[in-house]
Amino acid sequence: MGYTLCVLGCGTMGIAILSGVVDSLDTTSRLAKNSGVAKWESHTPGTLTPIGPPDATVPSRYIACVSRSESATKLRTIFGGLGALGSTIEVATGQNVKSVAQADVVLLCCKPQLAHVILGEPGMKEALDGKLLISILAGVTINQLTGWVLPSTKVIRAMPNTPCKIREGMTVVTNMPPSPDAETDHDIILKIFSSIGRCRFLEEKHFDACTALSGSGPAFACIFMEAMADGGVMMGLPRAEALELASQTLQGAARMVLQGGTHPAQLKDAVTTPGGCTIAGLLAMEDGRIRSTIARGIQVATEHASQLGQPKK
Ligand SMILES: NC(=O)C1=CN([C@@H]2O[C@H](COP(=O)(O)OP(=O)(O)OC[C@H]3O[C@@H](n4cnc5c(N)ncnc54)[C@H](OP(=O)(O)O)[C@@H]3O)[C@@H](O)[C@H]2O)C=CC1
Ligand SMILES: O=C(O)[C@@H]1CCC=N1
Repeated sequence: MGYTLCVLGCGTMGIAILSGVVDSLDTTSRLAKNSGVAKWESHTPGTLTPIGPPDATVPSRYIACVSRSESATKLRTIFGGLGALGSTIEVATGQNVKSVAQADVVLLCCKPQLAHVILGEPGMKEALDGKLLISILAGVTINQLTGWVLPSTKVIRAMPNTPCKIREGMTVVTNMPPSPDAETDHDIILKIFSSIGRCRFLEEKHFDACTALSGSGPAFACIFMEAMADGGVMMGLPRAEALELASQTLQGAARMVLQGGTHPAQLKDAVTTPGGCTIAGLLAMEDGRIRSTIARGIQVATEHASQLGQPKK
């Protein structure tokens, strides 16, 4: 058997992460089955259960905690009761402590300002005793989190982003705290976040910048994408096609950087024919201070992220 994963505060990000993890495990099981590697066996139509050595670093049970019954209904609709390999995603309202007590790993995905309230619920410290607590909260430091739990709780921070939902996420994770389980915990974290995109370990001092760059980044990228499409529409392109061209172009450029190791400046120069239309467009954008506007946006978002865990003045 694998472990029980509790998503404490299962909203936009909790859903994105759970969806990605469940999808990745379903795909793994299907691939293993289809490739003849008898790693998983089907017992009931539509469900797969692992055979062979169990993997303790992969979740086999999920509990999603929310506060409102409307949110619970929404989660039940999204996940349809079935998780990867036939396991169920249980949805709980008003049962945070009980859910955490049943879990091995807890993914804290509530709003930053609610963390101390939820972690301060009577019995929560004990429920988290000895467990791995992964917080994705912007601006809430490990120092703050460790102050709200027992010393035995292993606290780490992760900063994922919404594309985790389609397994194209970028997650930055802090290094493991020293503990006898550090190696297993490292495996657990790597399996969760690398199954739903890229995962990189970085020191906590970089977290506010990561929050702005990759955490908020999908919003910034979408603004740029929308603006590109607007330009196309201005010049007569139908809206749907303009958006398709803009999004596929951004994806293509990003993949050339990520997969081909091409530097963005090299990629830009290769497109820019002397005296051509690209340099004409680039100069018009530079006149609008496009680069410093975007870079300053990341700076401001970083500074704002650093304040999100602080009490409101
Ligand atoms: N959105 C993003 O792109 C990113 C967000 N983050 C961080 O992730 C965290 C969550 O953000 P996001 O998913 O957008 O927020 P949401 O508001 O979508 O989700 C928060 C969840 O917490 C639940 N919740 C509220 N109160 C309680 C409670 N007392 N007990 C249990 N659950 C509760 C809410 O349930 P209900 O609706 O029932 O109240 C909701 O499901 C934030 O800390 C943010 O900084 C990090 C990276 C990216
Ligand atoms: O806007 C926010 O505060 C959160 C953190 C990163 C993305 N969304």
